[in-house]
Amino acid sequence: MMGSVKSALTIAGTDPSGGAGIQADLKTFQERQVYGMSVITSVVAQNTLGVQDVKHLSIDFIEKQMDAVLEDIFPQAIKTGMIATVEMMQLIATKIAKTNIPYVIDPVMVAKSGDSLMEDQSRKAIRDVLIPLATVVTPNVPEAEILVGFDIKNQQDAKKAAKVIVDDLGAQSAVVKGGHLPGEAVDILYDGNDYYYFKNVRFDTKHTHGTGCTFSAAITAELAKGKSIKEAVELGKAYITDAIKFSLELGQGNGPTNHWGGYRLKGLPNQEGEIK
Ligand SMILES: Nc1ncnc2c1ncn2[C@@H]1O[C@H](COP(=O)(O)OP(=O)(O)OP(=O)(O)O)[C@@H](O)[C@H]1O
Ligand SMILES: Cc1ncc(CO)c(N)n1
Repeated sequence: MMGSVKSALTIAGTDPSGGAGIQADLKTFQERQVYGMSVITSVVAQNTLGVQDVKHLSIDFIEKQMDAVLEDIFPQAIKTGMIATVEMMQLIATKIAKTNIPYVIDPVMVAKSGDSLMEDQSRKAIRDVLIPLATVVTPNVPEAEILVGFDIKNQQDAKKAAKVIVDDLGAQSAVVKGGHLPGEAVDILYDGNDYYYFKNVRFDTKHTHGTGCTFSAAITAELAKGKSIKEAVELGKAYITDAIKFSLELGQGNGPTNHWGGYRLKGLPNQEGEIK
């Protein structure tokens, strides 16, 4: 007997180089022993160096993909990443509002390379249309600044931003990630009652392509398994920390995060790819 297989759905854009977006989400779901499914919003020509071009799928086709998944294999949790247009947000909000499962929003606005992944008018729409539906929102500092409308220079500001996202914008909880603040990598979770600090050393690496996607996908997988918000963020933070520690020097820019289950336990592969 298989027991109860848990599944999770990601609704996001693609990364053909495999480090961010849908590809990162599916790899992460698999690593966390959750069956992964995906709905593509935009096809993005990108790699470790940056974004070369973007093609949005039609609203009608995004709806067909969502119906195909939701009418057949119903997931235990959903996450959204890159949603470029207001119309896409409205469609996705309508569908998600009909579900009763944890929903994680990674409010993707700009890629690490600085390329925009969202139309300007969508910044307001994500706040008004999607965030009130969220179980967890996982902004980085620049995204949180746009959502709350003030500068975030330190942990005190990040804490305030998390509170605004919950109390004023209507999310159930928010994790403001500290990847862009100086010092240790500290993420601050607020769940409407308490604040929790998830702290780790900062690795001195440029290979951080897809960190945000991977982190929010790990949280989604844990929520699909029935973990609490606090436990899911705690496990997500441990997972992303390892995935940055073992990130790969692939490509000519910012290499991708990487986990590979037992990698940490078994050691690094040799030149033939064997793990000894
Ligand atoms: N150099 C680092 N060392 C350790 N942890 C890091 C480092 N950079 C980021 N993190 C952690 O990785 C997670 C993702 O944070 P980050 O702020 O980088 O996301 P992001 O900017 O949304 O990523 P991206 O847009 O590239 O997908 C957070 O838990 C953050 O604390
Ligand atoms: C499709 C996609 N989503 C998110 C990010 C954030 O890094 C990216 N680079 N590409």
